[in-house]
Amino acid sequence: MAAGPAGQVDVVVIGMGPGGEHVASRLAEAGLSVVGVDRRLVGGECPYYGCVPTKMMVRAAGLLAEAGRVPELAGESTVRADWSLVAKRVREQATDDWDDEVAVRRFTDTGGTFLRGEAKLTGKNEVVVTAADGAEHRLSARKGIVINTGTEPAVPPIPGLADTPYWTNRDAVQLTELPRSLAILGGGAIGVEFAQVFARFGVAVTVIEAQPRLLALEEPEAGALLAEVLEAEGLTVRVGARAAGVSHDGTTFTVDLGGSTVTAEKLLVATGRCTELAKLGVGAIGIDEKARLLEVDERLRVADGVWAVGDITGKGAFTHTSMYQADVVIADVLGRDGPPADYRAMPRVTFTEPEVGAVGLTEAQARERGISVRTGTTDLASSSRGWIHAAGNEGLIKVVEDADRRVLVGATAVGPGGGEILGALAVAVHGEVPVSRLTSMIYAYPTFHRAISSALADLS
Ligand SMILES: Cc1cc2nc3c(=O)[nH]c(=O)nc-3n(C[C@H](O)[C@H](O)[C@H](O)COP(=O)(O)OP(=O)(O)OC[C@H]3O[C@@H](n4cnc5c(N)ncnc54)[C@H](O)[C@@H]3O)c2cc1C
Ligand SMILES: NC(=O)c1ccc[n+]([C@@H]2O[C@H](COP(=O)([O-])OP(=O)(O)OC[C@H]3O[C@@H](n4cnc5c(N)ncnc54)[C@H](O)[C@@H]3O)[C@@H](O)[C@H]2O)c1
Repeated sequence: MAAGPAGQVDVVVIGMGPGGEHVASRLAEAGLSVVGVDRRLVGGECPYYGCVPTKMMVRAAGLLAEAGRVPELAGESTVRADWSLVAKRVREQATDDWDDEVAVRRFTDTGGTFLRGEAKLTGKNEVVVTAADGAEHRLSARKGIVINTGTEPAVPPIPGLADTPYWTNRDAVQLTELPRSLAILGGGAIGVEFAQVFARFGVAVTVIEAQPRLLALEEPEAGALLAEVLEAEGLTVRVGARAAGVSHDGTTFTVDLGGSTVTAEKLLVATGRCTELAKLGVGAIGIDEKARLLEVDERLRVADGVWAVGDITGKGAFTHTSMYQADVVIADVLGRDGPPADYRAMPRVTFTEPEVGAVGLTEAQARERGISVRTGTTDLASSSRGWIHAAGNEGLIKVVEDADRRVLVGATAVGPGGGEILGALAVAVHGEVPVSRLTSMIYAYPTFHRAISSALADLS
């Protein structure tokens, strides 16, 4: 291997998620000797168990829903859902049957060296990689180490749960046959995306969310509207419901909500993510092993010669965060000038229908920061385009203004193409475009994004 007998290299990248692979590949292309390490699959959670397979599922489920609207607007339709097509596409196109041969080659073709195994920090700039067969590789990194170890599904300590055959996202993306009924613990992004997909394929789905609303971190209006649409589609949504116990009798799960129960054939746990910093050996570089996340500065530095990117930095558990941070790290390692990391206009999109797009601060977050806030909201269904669109037109746009600076600090777009409408709002927040300029621009008629002007007109 390129690391040589002494295991001396320029850079070791631990974890080849989206950001880690990007850093490792670009640094190798720049001529550095780079070893990328992953204990699972090169590419990380996103292509194999996250974004890509789930968005293929969302696309298929969306087609079913749209076909179901034909009788209301265009004639007759008869649709027979067939999950095997989705499972086949996920297996063959998204994940290569959960095989990363192509991804490994994509990296090694840049000149990097790949090691499959569990990496552990053993000292400043030192890493030990243990392969599945127990073989150990000791590496020493002259320039530094980049940590991109991501997250694992978090399983809450609910009495009984650990002894049941519950699923996480990693099981759910590999399904070849669907259950008759499914309970989902957690109404965050993972929970609601899977919930709508499976329900549209005929599964009786119950979402159990401990917080008072779905997508608890987003604007309350977004979670409330989403719950309304899901319930109208036949799902059961239990918000403010904390599981007191879970049991499985061999065929059925029972979730005890303290006063009522939910039963289902299968249970999907989607209650957030956790990190494994102690296992990674961060104590060896002076970091508290009980920490949940790695504190990073604006260049993603954790310590001298150590950088981190991705979910583990706690700046937004999204592929685009990981890739964005990777570019900052690449510049820093190569000693190039570049802007520091800036998360003011962090976009996020939950791919339900209605799609929930948001950027920057919510109203509550802006108020917590002491910003003098004005908000404006508009109903997308009653916009010209929403009214024309009819079936499936539920949505809203909400903007959050810093009233002193007269710029938007956050915005939410829920509805058909909510994540695409978000593009314009993200530019406004990122570019700190004065609201007076946004209100004087021309919005094409009849688009969904034209409703942004109504939300701005509502600012008060
Ligand atoms: C169901 C689901 C849907 C999602 N949908 C979206 C979406 O639509 N859009 C979006 O932007 N984001 C989405 N995400 C989030 C997205 O997958 C992550 O934010 C993204 O993968 C970036 O993570 P990361 O770069 O931190 O690393 P990860 O992708 O988590 O990869 C980390 C890698 O590190 C490896 N590793 C960990 N510890 C070690 C070790 N000690 N030694 C060696 N290797 C190690 C792991 O094997 C893994 O390959 C979704 C996530 C899930 C679960
Ligand atoms: N479209 C996307 O970009 C996308 C899609 C999926 C996931 N992701 C990323 O993955 C991360 C993890 O997703 P997630 O949905 O697992 O986490 P999350 O933190 O977004 O949501 C988890 C939810 O589970 C609830 N919960 C926790 N314990 C519970 C309990 N015991 N009973 C009932 N509810 C409980 C929480 O209140 C929370 O609302 C997200 O933060 C997101 O960044 C992104």
